Amino acid sequence: MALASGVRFAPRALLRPWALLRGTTLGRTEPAAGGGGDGARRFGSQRVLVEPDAASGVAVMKLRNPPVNALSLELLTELVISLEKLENDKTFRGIILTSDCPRVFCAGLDLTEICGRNPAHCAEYWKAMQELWLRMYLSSLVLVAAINGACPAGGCIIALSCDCRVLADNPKYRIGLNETLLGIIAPFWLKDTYVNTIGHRASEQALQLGSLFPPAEALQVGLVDQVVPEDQVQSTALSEMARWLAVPDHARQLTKNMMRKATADRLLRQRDADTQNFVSFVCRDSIQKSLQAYLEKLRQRKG
Ligand SMILES: CC/C=C\CCC/C=C/C(=O)SCCNC(=O)CCNC(=O)[C@H](O)C(C)(C)COP(=O)(O)OP(=O)(O)OC[C@H]1O[C@@H](n2cnc3c(N)ncnc32)[C@H](O)[C@@H]1OP(=O)(O)O
Repeated sequence: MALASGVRFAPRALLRPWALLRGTTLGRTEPAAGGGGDGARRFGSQRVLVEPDAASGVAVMKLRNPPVNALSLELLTELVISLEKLENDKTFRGIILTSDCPRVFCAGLDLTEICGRNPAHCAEYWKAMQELWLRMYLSSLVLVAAINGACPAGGCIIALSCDCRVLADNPKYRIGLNETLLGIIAPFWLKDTYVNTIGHRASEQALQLGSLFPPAEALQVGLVDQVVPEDQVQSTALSEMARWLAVPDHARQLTKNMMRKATADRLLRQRDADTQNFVSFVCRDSIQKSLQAYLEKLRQRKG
């Protein structure tokens, strides 16, 4: 990921994402509806749809892992690859990240990836989660989250790693880190990201209580930058993108790096320890029981 100045700031020692890939259909390119030239061609994978607009230098990236865009290992991997592809293409300066699933932006970690799985799988999964966060948080591109649905926990991680967040004004679309309500704990790098966004006291309260904020409260606490009617989320995200792209890339990128590097470096320094910590925590019998119970509750809630 090169900056306009030639500086590279994305962590180079990250996982090679394709090593994680299983049964995906990456690299597929197809013409968008009504599309013609390069700027109108879609590409992506099974779970990530990319609609690039070469003329504006902006790509819309849609999560499509129905029913709730849970962050499966495959989705995490495909997101990293799509992001890397856009970053390596000098045409693009910004990405709008949104959901292709109705009513849900992203339901967070795919609990089936950490319930009843062996430690090796949990470790592989957590490394992929770290990888996505690092890539997004340090991306040289402008990332705008167009949050068109519920955005709990890991969904909020994705949104927080963007530069700007636009949330649809629907009381069901709550956003926040509700980990404590599942009996689990946000890792330090996620806590740091929360503190960087909404401040220490608000984070302390929200993290302990596992608060999921409805739109007006999310705006008030600073978790999102704009709350707009649902049908205006995309257009508002585009206006926000234009505002961010009006700044010269090199100055904005170096400033972003200055603001975020210390937080990312903290994880990079202790990535293995963080993985071990995650694995030993989620593999405990008591944590497995609470996760199973939570998943069961979600399943029974239906209908
Ligand atoms: C040491 C460090 C430890 C941990 C740090 C971890 C940091 C991050 C943690 C997380 O992200 S944990 C996940 C937290 N996520 C949630 O709590 C959200 C749970 N889901 C919901 O609240 C709702 O599903 C919803 C997102 C609001 C959508 O509601 P809706 O009514 O539209 O769908 P429904 O609830 O009927 O769900 C459909 C279907 O999807 C399954 N589901 C939902 N969420 C998840 C999930 N996170 N993982 C796996 N599966 C999920 C749900 O069970 C239903 O399945 P079914 O069709 O088989 O019944």
